[in-house]
Amino acid sequence: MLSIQHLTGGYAGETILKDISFDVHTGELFGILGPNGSGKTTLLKMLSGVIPFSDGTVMIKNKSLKSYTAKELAKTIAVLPQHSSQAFSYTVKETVSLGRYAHQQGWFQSWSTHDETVVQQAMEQTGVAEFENQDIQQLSGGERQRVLLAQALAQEPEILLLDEPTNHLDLSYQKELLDSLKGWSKERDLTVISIFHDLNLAGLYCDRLLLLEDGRINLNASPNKVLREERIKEVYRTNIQKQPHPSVPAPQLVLLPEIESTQDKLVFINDSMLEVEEDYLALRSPIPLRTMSSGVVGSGIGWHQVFVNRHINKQVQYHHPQNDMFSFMKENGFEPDETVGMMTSVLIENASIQFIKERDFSVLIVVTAGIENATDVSRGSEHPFQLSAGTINIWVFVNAHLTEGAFIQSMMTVTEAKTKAMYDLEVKDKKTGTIATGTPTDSISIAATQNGQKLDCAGTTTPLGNLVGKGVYECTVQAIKNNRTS
Ligand SMILES: Nc1ncnc2c1ncn2[C@@H]1O[C@H](COP(=O)(O)OP(=O)(O)OP(=O)(O)O)[C@@H](O)[C@H]1O
Repeated sequence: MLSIQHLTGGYAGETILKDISFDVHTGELFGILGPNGSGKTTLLKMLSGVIPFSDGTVMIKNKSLKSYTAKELAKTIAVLPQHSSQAFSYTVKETVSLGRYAHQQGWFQSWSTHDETVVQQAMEQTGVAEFENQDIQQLSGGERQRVLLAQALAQEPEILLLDEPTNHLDLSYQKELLDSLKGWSKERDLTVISIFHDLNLAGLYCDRLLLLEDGRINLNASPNKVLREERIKEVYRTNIQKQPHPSVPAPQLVLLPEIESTQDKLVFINDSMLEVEEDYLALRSPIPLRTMSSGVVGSGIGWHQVFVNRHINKQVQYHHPQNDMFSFMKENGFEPDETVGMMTSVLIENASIQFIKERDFSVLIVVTAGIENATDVSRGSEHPFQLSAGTINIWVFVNAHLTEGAFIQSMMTVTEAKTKAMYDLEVKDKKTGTIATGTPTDSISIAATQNGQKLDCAGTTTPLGNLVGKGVYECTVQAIKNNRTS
């Protein structure tokens, strides 16, 4: 659809764009990225014929941009500029109707039913039909942006050029606009070329990204290749981190603020912070902790500040443990969004607790162990699938900075230590008569302050693995004994 070769040019003798070459295919959603002043708007203006270029070629549908008449170009390309101020007072509908200019025929231009339909459709697609008779000057920035998008759509273009289209839009309109652009590009073969400052939105929606740096192409490739942590750090000269999007395979880049709180650095999680009540054991951390857990509530990877192990009556059947846990937490003032919540039929007084210090870091371990449903993992299929009380819950708090790998290894070390405790105490699977390795509803939470010593592994022979392995083993043995004798 577009072929740009060796494009070079700028303003009044100053060359801004240098030797830019790329192609954009029909129906593609093509994003242009780059730091402030890298030449994004200049490129868009050259593609739409607003400013001339000194060298190179721009071919649109195999025809040179320079040989298009203004009207021909307006039927092919519509532009939504970055800053658009309108000096005249027009209604919304009048403004959108201006988009039909290039389609009008003859000296005495006539307004056809097709023109009317296209204008109505464009207003509906952009959600501005409801204020079609209002003066555009009286609209908010976001509403005006949508009116101008409607005007661009009313042109019925084959190519849509957008300069930061989501600039004035709130979250829901950002999503709606980008969903629509994606839809139009796929269903109607509309070719969309858009400048983005929000790299995450660009990564989520674009088929391809062109990264500009000082007027040159740094890279023209798929979002996954362009949005690499090192490349973006270098081009934007800032500290960011790349992480996966939670539900789609798109990269997400997050800013890493430089502000460090010295107060946060003084936080050490220890056993004096535990609240031991008859119906729950809780720990409220003064700062959010990085957490990996398999609790009834707050499972997965996140940041949590409250940890609750709730005692439940084993006679009661909990058909919806999660809903029940939410109600319990609300009643007791634990905010579900901030909490890792577990359940146990074990009496809270039978919990086993250890605080262990190494030279540069420390861990707090808390275990409750109900073993009525003890199961041999290799013979799980001989058991019916049901969730019932009788669970080993293990909390490990680490006063150190763990990598994601260290969190996963901590999970493995905890599981092995728990299994070793079952083995040494000869806890049997009642159904199979073999030694059990755990229960079907065991939960683990690893939570770290992310301050101080950086620990990137937690395998069994590492310093962290040593503390976690021994501590979890001893606490599990003790918790099982406490529970057996009570
Ligand atoms: N009308 C103009 N006359 C002279 N120089 C200009 C003009 N417009 C832009 N420039 C210069 O061209 C360079 C590129 O500007 P451009 O607006 O294309 O960057 P951009 O990547 O779109 O930046 P931003 O992210 O800030 O919108 C800048 O150094 C800018 O100062």
